Amino acid sequence: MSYHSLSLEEAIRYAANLPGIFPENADLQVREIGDGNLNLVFHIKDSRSGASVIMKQALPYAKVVGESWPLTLDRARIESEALQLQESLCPGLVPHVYAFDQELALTVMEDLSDHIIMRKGLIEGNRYPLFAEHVGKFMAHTLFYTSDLGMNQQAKKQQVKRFVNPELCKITEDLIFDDPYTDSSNNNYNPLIREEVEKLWRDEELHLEVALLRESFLTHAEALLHGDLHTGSIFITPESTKMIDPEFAYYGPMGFDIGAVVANLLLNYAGQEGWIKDAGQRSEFRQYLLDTVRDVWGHFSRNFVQLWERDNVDRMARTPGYRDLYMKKILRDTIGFAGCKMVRRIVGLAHVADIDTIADPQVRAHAETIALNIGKALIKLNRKAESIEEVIAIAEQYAK
Ligand SMILES: Nc1ncnc2c1ncn2[C@@H]1O[C@H](COP(=O)(O)OP(=O)(O)O)[C@@H](O)[C@H]1O
Ligand SMILES: CSC[C@H]1O[C@H](OP(=O)(O)O)[C@H](O)[C@@H]1O
Repeated sequence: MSYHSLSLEEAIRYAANLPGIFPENADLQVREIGDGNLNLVFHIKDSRSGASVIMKQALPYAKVVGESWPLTLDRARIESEALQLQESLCPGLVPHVYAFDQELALTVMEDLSDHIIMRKGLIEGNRYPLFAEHVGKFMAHTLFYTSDLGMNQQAKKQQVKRFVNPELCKITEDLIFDDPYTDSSNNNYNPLIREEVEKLWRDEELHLEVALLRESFLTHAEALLHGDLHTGSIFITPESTKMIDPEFAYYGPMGFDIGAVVANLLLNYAGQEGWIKDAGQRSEFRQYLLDTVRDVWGHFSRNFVQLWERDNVDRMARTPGYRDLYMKKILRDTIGFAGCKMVRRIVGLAHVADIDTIADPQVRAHAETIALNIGKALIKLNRKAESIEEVIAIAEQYAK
């Protein structure tokens, strides 16, 4: 079938013909449930057996903007190949891919509707005691085993080729590392924080750090990243965590993924201004979020060091002192990228519900200012950082 976006009826017909998923007498029901910025997502369920699948189809443009923003369909291939590779490295932490149709840019995958999108869960005030362990393991395994430390270096170069993703990287380069720092027409911010935004545009010390982080994003092919690991790309329950939506996957600096997780926990932290009215309860939930930031780094770094000791393929990487310097660099990148990812969600095109759905514009402006201040401070800290505790101290300082 040549490419066109599927209608609901076509999605049902397509699903009915998938081998080994639905019984012959299936009574298939379909809903389009895509709430992201880019793609169609069909949920298809057999009302008789209860069996279900997700079919995700890329559109040839960015859904959030419309047909005026064309976008490659190859991102669907990248997403399905990244999911399959991640599953081989981290079974149980991503949805299983049943099939991929290159012509239709369509991935058929495991239905995770018994999970909740983590961003929604955090806004509802839920806690996820296993999250840090799961995401820390996911990042350590996917980043280590796709890097020059954990795989043959010639094979890695071939893998870099498979995951060249220029159009999606360009979105990141513009929306995260450029637009927020100038008066760009792509920007989108609450008029009540205009003064803060103008300060950001004038802050040359900050711009220098962002330029260095951008350079790292552009040039450091360290490992295969998820590329957009925010809490809207994580399905969760108290027992289970699944990373979805790696269409921004490419070879880049490891700290970009870890920074995305940290940033999105801190965006929720800032957003609590609008969610929990009782000061004591708010500070308790915020403490939980900061503990989670600490634990995410802790689980990631412990897992990564363990893999380094056990499965390193590079003789030179056993040089005394090298591992500690490498870990410090990942920490510093994590902090810098976390800052950039916070700033972009306040000033740039695409925002987050943790803050945007705060109804009162004054309270929202307060939450936005907290997020912006934390983001700026993290960017300025990045190259000097020694410990994740400095991130926690900055978050506490600006939420007072
Ligand atoms: N495997 C899945 N199981 C259940 N729901 C899913 C699954 N994948 C995506 N969804 C739903 O579709 C929404 C959009 O999916 P996502 O992959 O984030 O799309 P986009 O790339 O457009 O952001 C998710 O927020 C979730 O509600
Ligand atoms: C024009 S794309 C904006 C934004 O959307 C992506 O997120 P998602 O697909 O998860 O909704 C990504 O973060 C992009 O930067």
